[in-house]
Amino acid sequence: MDKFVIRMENVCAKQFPESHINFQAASGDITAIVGSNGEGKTTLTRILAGIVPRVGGKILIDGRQLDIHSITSAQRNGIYMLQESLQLFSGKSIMDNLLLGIEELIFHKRLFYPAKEKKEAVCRSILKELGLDLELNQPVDRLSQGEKCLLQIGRVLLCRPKILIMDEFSASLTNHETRRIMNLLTELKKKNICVILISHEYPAVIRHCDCVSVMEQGEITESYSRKELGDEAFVKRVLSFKKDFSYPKLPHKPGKLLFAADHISSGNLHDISFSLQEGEILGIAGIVGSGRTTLIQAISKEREITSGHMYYAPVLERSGAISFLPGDCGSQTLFTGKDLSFNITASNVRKAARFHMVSGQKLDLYARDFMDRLNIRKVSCHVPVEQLSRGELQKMLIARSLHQEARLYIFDEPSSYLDLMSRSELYNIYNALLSRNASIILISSDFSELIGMCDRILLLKAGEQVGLYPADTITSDFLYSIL
Ligand SMILES: Nc1ncnc2c1ncn2[C@@H]1O[C@H](COP(=O)(O)OP(=O)(O)OP(=O)(O)O)[C@@H](O)[C@H]1O
Repeated sequence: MDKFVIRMENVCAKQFPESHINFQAASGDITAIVGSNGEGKTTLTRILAGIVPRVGGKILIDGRQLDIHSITSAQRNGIYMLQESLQLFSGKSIMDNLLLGIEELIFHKRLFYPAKEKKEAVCRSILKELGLDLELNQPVDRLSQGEKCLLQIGRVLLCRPKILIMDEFSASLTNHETRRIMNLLTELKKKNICVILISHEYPAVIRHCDCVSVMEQGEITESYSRKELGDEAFVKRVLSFKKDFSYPKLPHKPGKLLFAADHISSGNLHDISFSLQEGEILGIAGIVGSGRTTLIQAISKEREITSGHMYYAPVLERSGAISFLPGDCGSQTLFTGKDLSFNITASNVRKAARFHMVSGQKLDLYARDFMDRLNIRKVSCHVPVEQLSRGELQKMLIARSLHQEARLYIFDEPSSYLDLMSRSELYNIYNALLSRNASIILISSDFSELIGMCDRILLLKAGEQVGLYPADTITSDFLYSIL
C-alpha cells in the first residue's frame, strides 16, 4: 500500500458545537489519541468511521476529500473501526466469525459461493498472521478476551483496511494480552496500515506509538511525534500526562470476619476456600474460564453452591448489604431512557424517603454529589444515560454501587475505561470505604492494580484455586507465570 496521510480539517461534532477538530495520522504509524473521560475521543473516531455525522469540516486523504456519511462509505474508503466492547457472533465458529458478512468483499463472489477449501485456506493464513493456533470449527465463546480481540482484528484485516481504528480495546485485557495485540499492530505498520488508537494505557502508548494527540473539550490541543521529538523527549511528554499516578493504598487494620468460603464448589468451580475481614480488599486474579464469574455469583447468592459452606457475618444479612458492580459497563443493568440521577440513586431510593415519601430533590442532590466526587462533568443530573461516554457510564455505575451503602462491595473490572485521574479518585474511595469497615472483593485483569490496592490475592485457574497470597509478596510477572 502506498504511503498516505489522513486529515480532519475543522470538523465539528454535535456534542462540542464551539470546537473544531484538526487531526492527522499517517500510514505506517500508530497514532494514539489520549485525554480524560468525556473529552471527545470516541466522537472523533466515530466521525472518521462514519458512525456519527460530522457537522462541517472536511476529511481528506493526501488532499483528496472523502465523502464519509455512513459506515459503508467509510469502509469503502478503507476506514474500519473496532469499538470498545468485543463483538463476536456467539455460538458460531472461528471461521464464521472471520468471514460472515464479508465473503463477497474478500472473494469477489459473483454467482458461486467460494469453495470450502479456499475459505479455510484464507482463514488459516490470517490466523497464522495473528499468531493464533486455533481450530477453525471451534466456537468462539471459550476464547480468552485477548484471542477474541485478535480475531476481530483478523476479520478487519481480511477487508484490507487502509486505516484501522481501535477504541480502548485493552479495557478488559491483561497487560500481557495488551502487549500481544500491540505487537501485532506494530507488525501492521510494515503493511503501511494507519492505526489510530484510543487508550488510557500509557505504558502501551510509550512503547508502541509513533504519534500522540491530546484531546480536550472536543479539540486536539497538542500532537507529538516520536520521529520529530526523538525517543527520550517523546517519552517524557507522554509521561507528563501520566503525572504522579501511583496506588494510594493506606495502611489499615482489618477488623472482624465478614465472609468465609469453606471448600465451596459450584458449576466449574471446585474446592475454593478463603475468608474476608472487615476493612480488607481481596483481589481475584484469573482469566476467562477461571471461574471468577461463578465465584462472585455464588458470593452474591445468585447461584447455589453444590458443596462446602459459606459464612456471612450478620451485618451482611440486611438487604442491600452486598453491592455488585458488573463488568463491561454493566450494559444489562442500565435503566435506559432514564437520566443520570435515576440511574445513580436507584440502588437506594429509601435514603431519600421520609414517611414513605421519596424526595426527588434529595435524590438529585445525592446524584450531584457523586457526579462531583467522580468527576462526571455534566451540567445537569437529568442528562439521559444514552448521552454518556464509556468512562462516564462506568463512573455512573460505580456511583450507583456506592450509593447503596453496602458492607461488602464486589467490583468486577471497575477501573476499565477510566482515565488516570478518575482511577486515582476511585482508589481514594476504596480507602474511604475501608476506613468505614466496609470490605471489597476486586476482580481485575490489571495485575499491577491488584498488587497496588489489595491486601491478598486469590488466584483462580480453570475453576481451581491455585493460590492465595498477600499482595505485597508477589509481582505481576509471578501472576502471569501462574495464570
Ligand atoms: N449520543 C450523545 N448525545 C449527546 N452527547 C453525547 C452522546 N454521546 C456522548 N456524548 C457526550 O459527548 C462527550 C464526548 O464523548 P466521547 O464518548 O467522545 O468521550 P471520550 O473522550 O471517548 O470519553 P471516554 O474516555 O469516557 O470514553 C461526552 O461529554 C459525552 O457525555
